Amino acid sequence: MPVNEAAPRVGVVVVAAGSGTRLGLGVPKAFVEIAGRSILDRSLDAVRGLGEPVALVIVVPSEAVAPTTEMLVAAGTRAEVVAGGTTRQRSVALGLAVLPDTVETVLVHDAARAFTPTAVFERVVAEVRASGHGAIPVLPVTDTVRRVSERMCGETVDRSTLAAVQTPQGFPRAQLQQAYDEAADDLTDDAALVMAAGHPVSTVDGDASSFKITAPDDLRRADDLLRRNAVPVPRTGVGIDAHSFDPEAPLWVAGLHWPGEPGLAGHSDGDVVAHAICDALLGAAGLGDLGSLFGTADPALEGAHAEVFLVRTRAVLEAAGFRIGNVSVQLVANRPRFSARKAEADALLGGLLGAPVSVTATTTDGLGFPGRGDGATAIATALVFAAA
Ligand SMILES: Nc1ccn([C@@H]2O[C@H](COP(=O)(O)OP(=O)(O)OP(=O)(O)O)[C@@H](O)[C@H]2O)c(=O)n1
Ligand SMILES: C[C@](O)(CO)[C@H](O)COP(=O)(O)O
Repeated sequence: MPVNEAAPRVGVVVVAAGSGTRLGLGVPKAFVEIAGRSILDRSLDAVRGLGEPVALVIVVPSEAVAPTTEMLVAAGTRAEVVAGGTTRQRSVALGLAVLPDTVETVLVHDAARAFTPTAVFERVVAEVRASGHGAIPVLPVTDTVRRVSERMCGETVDRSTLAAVQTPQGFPRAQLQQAYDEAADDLTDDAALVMAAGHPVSTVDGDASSFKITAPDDLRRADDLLRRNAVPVPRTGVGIDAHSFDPEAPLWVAGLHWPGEPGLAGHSDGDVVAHAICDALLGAAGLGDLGSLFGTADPALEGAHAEVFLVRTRAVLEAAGFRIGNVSVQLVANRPRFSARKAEADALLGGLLGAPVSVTATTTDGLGFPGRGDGATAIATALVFAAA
């Protein structure tokens, strides 16, 4: 990871020293965990994603300097960790003070904006370099905005001239340092200080996921965002089944009845295609196999067709939190001549599983038991998705 490699020209100061009063959890906000990772650690993902080497400085409450340093070592993230001050502005100043001399462009970022995409950092750096002055990410204001005083409405403010301001805020280093050296008041963001020092600041597009985690509702929003972006974990399985021919039995293969064809022997209807599919699905999910879940001891399964096994298998998977991706299955047999009914079989089995199923068929050039016409076999693969 290219954080803090030799001679970085970009410095990133992540401020994480706030107390989180409005969140009200009794711990500094940056150390509150969301789905097992702290807000601070999550906020660093955007920096970790940058292609260019950066000098990373993280500003935390003084008692958190040592544990944060340990956390970063464990995560393989190189950074300077320093203690913050009593206001955001003081914390930024303390971070700026330890940036290496090679840094020309500085980005200041709130750890509380834990889900800011890397692209926003890149937009800000590009704009600072192109313009030679500061740049901040903003979003348009979508509500009507009105002045209020003692709960009484005043004038409506023209929202087309307003923007909601986010971080990272980027500046040529010399302009930001001058602004902090000359700061007279405690202002709420870095752009305000730089403008007070006489420098222009332009805007780039912000991002809705850059919202600042401030109040308890924002934690719920963070959970929702993570759930929406969760990547399901794919798992594959394989299943095989074989039955001998029984000329007295009706033939059921791939959920279809094949009149006039010799049938397959078995406790159920001997449908090798359906049984191989069930084993592939159950194997993919790690939930056992057909024999152990739907054994011959169950009288309801005597003579049962594909529908019974597939619907039950799907229910077992769904109850365990799995979703079926797709199934591919091949029948290996001299008979029946399958291709004319492939589309019918795919549609029937796919409907039962609620997922695409593709059935193909082949012979073995006279080799082995399928080639001799003693029986039929089928082999299936399945893809299932576990909840992330
Ligand atoms: N003395 C401070 C105050 C704030 N911050 C940081 O500045 C960012 C924006 O501040 P805010 O969201 O207001 O955080 P808190 O000050 O922690 O929140 P609160 O006002 O609810 O206590 C946060 O990443 C916060 O950690 C900081 O580094 N040092
Ligand atoms: C810097 C900032 O995140 C830009 O919106 C914001 O000003 C921080 O304000 P806070 O008062 O520290 O929450």
